Amino acid sequence: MLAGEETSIELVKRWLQNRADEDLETGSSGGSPGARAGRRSSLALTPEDEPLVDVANRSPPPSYIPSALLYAPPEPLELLCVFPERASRVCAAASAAASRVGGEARTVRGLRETLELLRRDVDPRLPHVVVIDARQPQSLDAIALARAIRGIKNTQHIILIAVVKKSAYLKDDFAVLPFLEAGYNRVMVETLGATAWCAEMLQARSAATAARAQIGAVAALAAAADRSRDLVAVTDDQQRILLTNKSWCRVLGWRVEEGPRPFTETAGGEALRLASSGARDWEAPVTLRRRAAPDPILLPCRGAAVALTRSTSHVVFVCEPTNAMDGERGRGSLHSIRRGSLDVRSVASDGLRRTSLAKLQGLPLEAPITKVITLLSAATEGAPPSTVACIERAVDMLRTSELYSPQMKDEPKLRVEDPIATDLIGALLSQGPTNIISSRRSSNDSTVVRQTNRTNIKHKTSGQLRELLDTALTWDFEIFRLEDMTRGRPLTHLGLTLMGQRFDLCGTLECDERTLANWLTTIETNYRPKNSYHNSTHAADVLQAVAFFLEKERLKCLLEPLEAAAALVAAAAHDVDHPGTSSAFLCNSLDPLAILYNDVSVLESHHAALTFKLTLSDDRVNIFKNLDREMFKTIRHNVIDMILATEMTKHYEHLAKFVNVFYATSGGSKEDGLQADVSKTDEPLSLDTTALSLPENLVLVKRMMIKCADVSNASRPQKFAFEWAKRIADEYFLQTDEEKAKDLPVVMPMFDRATCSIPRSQIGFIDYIIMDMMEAWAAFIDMPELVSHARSNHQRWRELDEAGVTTIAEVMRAQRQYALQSTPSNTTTTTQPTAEE
Ligand SMILES: Nc1ncnc2c1ncn2[C@@H]1O[C@@H]2COP(=O)(O)O[C@H]2[C@H]1O
Repeated sequence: MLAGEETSIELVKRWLQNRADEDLETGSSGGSPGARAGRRSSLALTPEDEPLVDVANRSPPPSYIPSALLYAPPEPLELLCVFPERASRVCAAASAAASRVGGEARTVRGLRETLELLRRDVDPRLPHVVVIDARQPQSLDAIALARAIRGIKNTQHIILIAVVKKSAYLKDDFAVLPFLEAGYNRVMVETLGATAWCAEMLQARSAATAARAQIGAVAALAAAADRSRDLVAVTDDQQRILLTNKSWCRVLGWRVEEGPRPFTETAGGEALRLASSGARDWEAPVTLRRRAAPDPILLPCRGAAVALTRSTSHVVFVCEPTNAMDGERGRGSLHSIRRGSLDVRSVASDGLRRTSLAKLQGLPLEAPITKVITLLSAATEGAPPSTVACIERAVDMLRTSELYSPQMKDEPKLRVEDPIATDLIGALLSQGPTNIISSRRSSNDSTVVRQTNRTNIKHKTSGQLRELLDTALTWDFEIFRLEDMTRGRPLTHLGLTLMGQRFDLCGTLECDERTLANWLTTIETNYRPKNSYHNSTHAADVLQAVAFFLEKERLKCLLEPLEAAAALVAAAAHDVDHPGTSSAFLCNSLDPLAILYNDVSVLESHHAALTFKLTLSDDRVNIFKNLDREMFKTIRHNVIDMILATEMTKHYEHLAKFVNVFYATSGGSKEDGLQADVSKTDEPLSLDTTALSLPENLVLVKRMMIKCADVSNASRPQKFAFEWAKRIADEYFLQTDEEKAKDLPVVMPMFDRATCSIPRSQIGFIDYIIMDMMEAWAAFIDMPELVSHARSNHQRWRELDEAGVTTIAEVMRAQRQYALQSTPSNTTTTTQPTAEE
């Protein structure tokens, strides 16, 4: 233990002390009667000398469910009959009985139809009762159908009734058990009797209501547990875990969907001993093992046994996390929002939370890097000189503040052999002014907010445009066709389709569609159409990529709707008002933006700031206006973080953090470093899924998502990748022209339209920026085409390079010929998107 660090045992003791003090001060009746009876006033306790809290089994509290919780709103009976025979009279009798008791009946004929109907998103009118014809196994396998129904989420409350043949039912060997085991609640003998069916429907309706009430109550309690900062676990009487809440999963590195497992695998200590001794209600420490960390943690735990009859059915464990664990969550994470609109740290909970400023001074504040350096330095003791030298070098590197700044490993080689790639990558990765700054200023006034004409915002689309937008979630989406068809307003149209319709942003942000349309138009108007690359088509392209990524299972499981909304907003606005020149150019020309942002993250800061300036400037545009303060704070934090993550000078920092957290290579530790990890194609990356359960790692995922979307052009099918390459080169050339004209330092001297080789610049871009990143991201979201497109584009650029092609015009010409050659003569040629010479 490091000096000044508070042990878990001390924390437990302090927690107990606090609770005891509180009770003394307030005469509080908090805690169970049993626990209060067992709590001691003297707390000079250690685990060694005596149990921390003795058993409180003297007057077991009754386990009861408040009757108000068992409420289910009355609903008219919804009956579903599954009868293969269309004109079944039994089915007609059941349906008639349903209407006689004030309900409605629908009939389907088979398994597929039934299952389709039961999926909530297809039909929100879930039936309360399903009557299934089990008389003709050759037409309908009633047992399989019941199992399939029970396999669908949220169907536990549906009452399933099997109708069987009278002759079969009366046989001696008729077995009810297989029906019950498959999920049926009742088995009924075929009948046409109206009275019998009415009685059955009334009983079924009451059973369905009771089931709905009970399951609703359980779901409400599970939701409450999920929103608690305490770690909650529920076991059965055999100490098998039945339920764990989100905090439990987060802290211990579990997946939410993990099935029953012995509690003792994870937990130990006094709390468990008390639980297994039959205690009803107790407070005692528990030790919990975390997946990602070797050392167990010791936490204060409150427990209770639940027994509706004489025997215990469930045991509840509620463990209180320490303040240090709160710190691990990171401030302002979306997770704090999921707990309601309160900051985690301010949620009222007794015990350790009462940290005052004075106490802060006594807290063991130490950066992890300091601990690492201390550990490494300790390792030098007695080590051979060569090891000492290595460690000292490592410590020297760790002491710098530039841990993630890229240092090209084979820079000299690159510089000699490929000056264009060196130019491009160097310019992308370096921050601030390039050279001695000229005193001239740019005449650009980049902070002008262009107002939009907010009439005519209806999202009316022509047939062709509609058809095109229907393909908005494909990786070969025709973005340039959209640009043409919308006359340079692709962002608004695509935004309404993806953000509005596909991702229901209006629902998540509680704004109306008009506000979203106004917002998109405003943002789009503030992109500069004169830029060949950084215009609203690029914004739409990045939005499309983010939406595509969000559809991947991995992200669907990880991100909440508010996080998805933040990502889409950030994507749409991430380059708003881009001047078409780089941050370095702005710094060199002493542009007002560079002055405003002190040469640091100039463009990205501007994009993020302007996004909020535009959004908040007018209620008709403000898509966030209905969010409460905490939600707004959170989405703002997320949007800003993602926009800032698009800054290329931080490229390797974001990539390295992502790879270090989520991947281990089979042949080495994660700490080997990024280049060593991801560039070795023969050493497969293995995803470390435990890291996914830690919410603080989510931010790395979100940054990586927008980064990959931002440069996804190189991982698109060839015709798109080439058009984007042409556009960015055009923009670079214009910057060089301007730098020369204004006698400014030239940021990328090789990007001169007369001499630059486009294929070489793209080869360098793919080699140094794209490949590693796309490999890591593609494996993460399971999207191999990101890598395959990048590889085949790389291959084609090499062919062009080897053929001596350099300028944009030559590239376009070669590509047209290539398209003609690879198209069979009797079919129509696919033209390049909007490529002009
Ligand atoms: N195909 C490409 N070739 C060269 N550079 C690119 C390409 N695509 C994106 N970039 C650069 O990568 C940068 C990512 O951030 P920006 O959009 O600000 O600016 C982008 C360009 O400077």
